[in-house]
Amino acid sequence: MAMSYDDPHRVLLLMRLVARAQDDPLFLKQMYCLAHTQSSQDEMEVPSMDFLASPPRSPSDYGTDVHVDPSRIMDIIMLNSFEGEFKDDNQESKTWFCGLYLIPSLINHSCHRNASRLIVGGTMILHAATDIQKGEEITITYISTVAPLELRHKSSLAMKFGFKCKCKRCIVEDSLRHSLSDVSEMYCNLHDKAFDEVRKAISLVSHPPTESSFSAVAQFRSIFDRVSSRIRSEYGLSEIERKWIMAGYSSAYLGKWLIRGYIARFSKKPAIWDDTIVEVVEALRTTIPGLPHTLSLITLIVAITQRLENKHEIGKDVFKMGLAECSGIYGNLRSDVCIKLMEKSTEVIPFF
Ligand SMILES: C[S@@+](CC[C@H](N)C(=O)[O-])C[C@H]1O[C@@H](n2cnc3c(N)ncnc32)[C@H](O)[C@@H]1O
Repeated sequence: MAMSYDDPHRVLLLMRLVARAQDDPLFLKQMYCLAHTQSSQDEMEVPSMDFLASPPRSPSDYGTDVHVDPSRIMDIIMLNSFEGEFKDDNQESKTWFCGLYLIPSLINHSCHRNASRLIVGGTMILHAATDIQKGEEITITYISTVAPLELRHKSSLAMKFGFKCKCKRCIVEDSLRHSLSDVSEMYCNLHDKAFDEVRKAISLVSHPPTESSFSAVAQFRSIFDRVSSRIRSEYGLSEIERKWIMAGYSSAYLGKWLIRGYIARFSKKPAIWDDTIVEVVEALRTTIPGLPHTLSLITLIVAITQRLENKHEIGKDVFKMGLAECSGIYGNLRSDVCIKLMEKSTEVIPFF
């Protein structure tokens, strides 16, 4: 299992947690409620919810039978910690963080999540990314789920968490494994190469390359066309299931879309348009609601449609999607705030 126990951020977190646990037996007991062995959800013991009890109990109620075990705490970190990057206040440098958040650690992963999370200082804010029915399980994503099943399982979930995801989306994609096996293999093989080409193009700001220099991106794009035509002819798939699959392969489509836009921008050609982009955005919104990446795309579409006379109506509809997406990401419903956030969101795609 490729799990890095010697990652310096995790080691630092381990030292902090051990120190806190030595001083605070209640915290230790709470932390020991979290998963620490790699097993599938079905094999897991349901954890005690004692630590959610109100009013809070005193540490003596928890007994003295628990001992600080650094190796168990490291296993807890491996399965439950959240990691990421945040920008400093001056927005110039990025800092990597790794933290343990007790209650969010009890939330399972789904490749079709319904909640998103935002970390502000030492606090994690969890909010609904879409409408959630009473009694419905709240889920988040542990990994990027803008990828087909094979890539999600091979590269991230199994490697980092050691379980095979059994969410609704994975079950549907698993049932199509045979009919999509050639394209998913091609996707896994081309993924890094195509991303490198896009990254390289973005760094060549003063001298943008031509479309012909993106051979991997072009092959990657053909995967999306093949998948789209196969899922159209696959009877028995519901609308939402088609969107799940399309969202998984969406990077194969987006690479070329972005490169075309990039070249058009530098050569001062008229803005490009391709109707499929709206379908791709809808697929992403349905499958992974509250995804900042989708917000950037929406903002780009709005910007492009503003430069195209006959596409204004599309721009307005997509703009409404952007406002909805903002509330799913940031939990803020004020449209003036959302507009500012949408404008900022294109920073992840620097050339627009
Ligand atoms: C952070 S914990 C989540 C809470 C955990 N289910 C519990 O009861 O404590 C992560 C572990 O939950 C299980 N898990 C989470 N999402 C899953 C999913 N979609 N399919 C199967 N197992 C899952 C795996 O065992 C994983 O290592």
